[in-house]
Amino acid sequence: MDIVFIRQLQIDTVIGVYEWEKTITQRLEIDLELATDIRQAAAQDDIRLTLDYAVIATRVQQLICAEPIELIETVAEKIATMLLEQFATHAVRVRVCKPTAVANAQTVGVQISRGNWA
Ligand SMILES: Nc1nc2c(c(=O)[nH]1)N=C([C@H](O)[C@@H](O)CO)CN2
Repeated sequence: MDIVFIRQLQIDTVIGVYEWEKTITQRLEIDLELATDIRQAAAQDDIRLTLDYAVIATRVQQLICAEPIELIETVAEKIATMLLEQFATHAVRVRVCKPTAVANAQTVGVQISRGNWA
């Protein structure tokens, strides 16, 4: 199985549980992995036969910035659902980090795996 991935996609958005967080933007850093098969795209050197990471990044940005969200868990699930519905992949991993959330921690976050990785 092959993977198209994005590392440390940085998105500034309204995210958080507390009232003070609803009036500011904070940075999320997102890692994505999408299961795929790159062989046809490579053989024909054709972007139309693979998962376009630029398109994926734009779609994720639009999804997460569309409305305020409280939990990074919600962010992860929304992204995973959208990727499985809108792109030619049967399994995804999504990691969402909120690097400014906890003092003295480099970052905090959640990671989920959805779909069939078998
Ligand atoms: N598991 C989670 N814990 C916490 C979250 C979250 O989204 N998932 N969010 C917060 C606050 O918004 C925090 O980031 C403010 O600094 C606390 N814990």
